[in-house]
Amino acid sequence: MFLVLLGTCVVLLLVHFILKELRIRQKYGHIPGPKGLPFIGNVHQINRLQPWVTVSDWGKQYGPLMKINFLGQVVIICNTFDSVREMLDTKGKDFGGRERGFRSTMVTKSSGFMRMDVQNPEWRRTRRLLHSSVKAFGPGLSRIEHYAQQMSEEFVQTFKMCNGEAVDPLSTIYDTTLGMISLMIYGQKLDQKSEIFHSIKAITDLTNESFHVGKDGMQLDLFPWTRFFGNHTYKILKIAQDHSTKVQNWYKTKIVPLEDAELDDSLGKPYMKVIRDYNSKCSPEERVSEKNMMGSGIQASFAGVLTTTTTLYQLILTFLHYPDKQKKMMKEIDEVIGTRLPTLNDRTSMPYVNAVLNEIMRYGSVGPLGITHRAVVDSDILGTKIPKDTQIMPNLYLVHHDKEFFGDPEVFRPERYLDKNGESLPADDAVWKHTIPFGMGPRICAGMMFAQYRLFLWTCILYQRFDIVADPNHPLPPCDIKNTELNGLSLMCKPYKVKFLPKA
Ligand code: HEM
Repeated sequence: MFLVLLGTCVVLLLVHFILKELRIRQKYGHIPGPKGLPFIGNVHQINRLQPWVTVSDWGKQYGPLMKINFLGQVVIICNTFDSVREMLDTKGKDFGGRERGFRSTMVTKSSGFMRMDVQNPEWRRTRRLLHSSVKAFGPGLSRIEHYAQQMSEEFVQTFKMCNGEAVDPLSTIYDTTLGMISLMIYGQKLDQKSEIFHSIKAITDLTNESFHVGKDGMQLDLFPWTRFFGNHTYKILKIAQDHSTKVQNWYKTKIVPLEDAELDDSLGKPYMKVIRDYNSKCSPEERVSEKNMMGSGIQASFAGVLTTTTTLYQLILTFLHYPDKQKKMMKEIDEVIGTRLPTLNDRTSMPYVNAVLNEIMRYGSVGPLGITHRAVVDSDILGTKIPKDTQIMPNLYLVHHDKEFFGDPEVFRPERYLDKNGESLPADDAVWKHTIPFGMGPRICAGMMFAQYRLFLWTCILYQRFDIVADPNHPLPPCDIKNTELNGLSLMCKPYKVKFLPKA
């Protein structure tokens, strides 16, 4: 009897996989891609720590559009600037959905704007409200400037206290970045030792870990029943959910009464308060639900912490490998800012710092494959049909490392954004258009300006206050992207230790 049952299960499974295989051929047979094995597809061929390297090697071979099969889940990758632009920008609405995997459903509890499709009016609302909270114009500029200056004191003090000992700056940068995002979202400067700071950090870390290609998250998406058999990703996402509930309760019981009573609005409002004020004025149908409000806050925090942290962490390491570029930047900081605090107005007279920040985002490409989108209608890219509900990704790494366009993409060379007089190239120059670390089109990063401005101020303050030097006892890892690894959703260079020597 047992053998009959087992045999029936095996046959049913085989039929299931064969039908799936036939469906894939029917839907995606016209799109090229690497040959994989029956049923498992290409999953065994992908470098788990550097998936973008494998994907990009294939991309060079298969051209603008290719398919990859992960255990029966097909993902289309756009490998050239033209196909990426069509996916994200010109046909951004057709491809403006998000994937609906088990993991992302768990992470988002089906709420928040990162989860919603572009057609959803609540997506538009929550994004617009986020913009008005982290806006980079008018009073919004002063708000970013004020908080970035205030928070920079945290890392300045921490590095000073190291007394010239070599340290790994990662956790200091991370905590400062998280602290500032919390200020922008909840209006509170959190004590780094507090339980709530720990919870927000845990949500970020665990969510990020759940997307690690080397772990068992993909199995959870494809076979959700594995959660009953000890799936590790499921366990950590449950813990992240508990932390989300804690953040939600903290916000309701501790922050809302404070906001209602005494929150200082002179610099503009934190994101949560912007949504609450909006809700209090609009009709019930137009309100942002509480679930979406909390989800959007947590997602903005998640999206803004890792990307900014890894960019700054990568920049410090890269400069030590390119000391002449570091020297050039410090000279500009010295000449334009001197010892006063930098302001955002300084950006216009600091073309080299701006070039450095764009170059590190191109060179480091922290989100090499962006965030997965989903086709919300039947559409096409460069004439190739893409059926509705297809998952699709932009290969930002390959766009940023296109040899034909950049010439020497593996070299860190901020000068590529400058003319022969050292001034920024005009805004319509092709080199700017090909630098798209924040994506493009309707789903472009919602915190782009905020991220750029904060990175500008922190880079200036860091190199104005410190000589950052290598320590012979701690040899530096290489800084090139081929030596970085995907840490969840973003790239992270190998750990290193450096000395922060305060300037006189
Ligand atoms: C160096 C810093 C950053 C980089 C490189 C970066 C990059 C990106 C990229 C590539 C996307 C995906 C766009 C797409 O789906 O096509 C994205 C989305 C997003 N980013 Fe950023 N980001 C950065 C900082 C931030 C910050 C500081 C915030 C928060 C204020 C933020 C909030 C978001 C949000 C909310 C989304 C999702 C938008 C949506 O789904 O509609 N990001 N980011």
